[in-house]
Amino acid sequence: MSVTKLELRTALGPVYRDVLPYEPRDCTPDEIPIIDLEPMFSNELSDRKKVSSEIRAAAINNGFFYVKNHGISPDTIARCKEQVLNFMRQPFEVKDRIRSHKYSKYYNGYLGRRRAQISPSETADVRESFTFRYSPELDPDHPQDISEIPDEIRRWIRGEEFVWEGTKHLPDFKKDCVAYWSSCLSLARKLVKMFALSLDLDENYWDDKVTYPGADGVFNYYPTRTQEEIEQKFVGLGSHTDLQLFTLLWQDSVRGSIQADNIKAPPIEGTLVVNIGDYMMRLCNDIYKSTVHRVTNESTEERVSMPFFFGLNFNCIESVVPSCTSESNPAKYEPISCGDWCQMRFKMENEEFLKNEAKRSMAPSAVVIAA
Ligand SMILES: O=C(O)CCC(=O)C(=O)O
Ligand SMILES: [Fe+2]
Repeated sequence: MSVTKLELRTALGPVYRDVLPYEPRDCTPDEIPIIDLEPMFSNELSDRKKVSSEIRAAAINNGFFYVKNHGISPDTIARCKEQVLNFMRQPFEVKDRIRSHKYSKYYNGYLGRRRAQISPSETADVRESFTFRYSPELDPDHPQDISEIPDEIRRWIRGEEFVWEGTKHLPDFKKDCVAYWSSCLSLARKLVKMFALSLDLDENYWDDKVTYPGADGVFNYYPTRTQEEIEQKFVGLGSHTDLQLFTLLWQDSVRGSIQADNIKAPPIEGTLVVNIGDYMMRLCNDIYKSTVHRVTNESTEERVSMPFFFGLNFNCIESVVPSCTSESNPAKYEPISCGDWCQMRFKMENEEFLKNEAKRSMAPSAVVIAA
């Protein structure tokens, strides 16, 4: 079968992935399984190993799976989603008071409609987003003031206060957003142990590397597309892979779900989607897959999704894990820190967008010729 070649960004320049050309269809349980996390909370190692072996199979196969019994309360999710709508339904000029391009050093804050383009081979993204990144004082497992953080780690802390300052007028906004984010962070710290087990590593292999981790809370809002955007085939969020170890994703029950390659992962009540990121793929010597995915809202309703991107402490320089190499299959990658890995790609994506925007504004139709 012929395939479509897709250009994707990575921290080290473009890579090309083959994507099957057929129209997307819903996944089967073999392709994207539902993994029950109940045994992850058990004291029996054999129970936890059951979860880790299911994770291994899914991570090797498509790099996507659902989790149920994950422990995040439906109430926490519902409140957070409500706050996303409260924020996003405000006038553009209010949202722009925390505009990422203007106020953020580290890609926090608000990105407006068509103000970013994640895929160089597709359109700008119709998606709007709100991002906040790890701050030690919000950590549910060991809250700390930033001044208590060792220097070499402190310079990698990416949280910024302006996102909360600029949303103070929305009652309980910070509280409800942080409650969801905190639940994701605690869950991710448990899941990373399952990932370690799944790779025949000690369950605690990464524990001291997720004390001040990559933990980006992003709220995506996909308005319905305009007629013009539909005709010009605008994407909600273009084809990309996620960056860090893995992503936890809550998605709305609106048509136009996330598509992994050309398989749709439709929303399933009570579950989150988990998918592998590029940094994990690299640490696993490519055994686990960070699968290309994209989203377009094809419904007549607005769509919300709430991904949480989880990685190692940004100062940790990690090599390919020993259990994924052998004499005949040596490490394919040099050690790199999770922070550098993320920073390089964010920077590239952002600079490219702003450069292209500058070019567009200098396009002939916009040039005023002196009379
Ligand atoms: O909206 C979704 O379902 C997925 C979002 C996503 O892939 C991302 O934010 O990286
Ligand atoms: Fe993604």
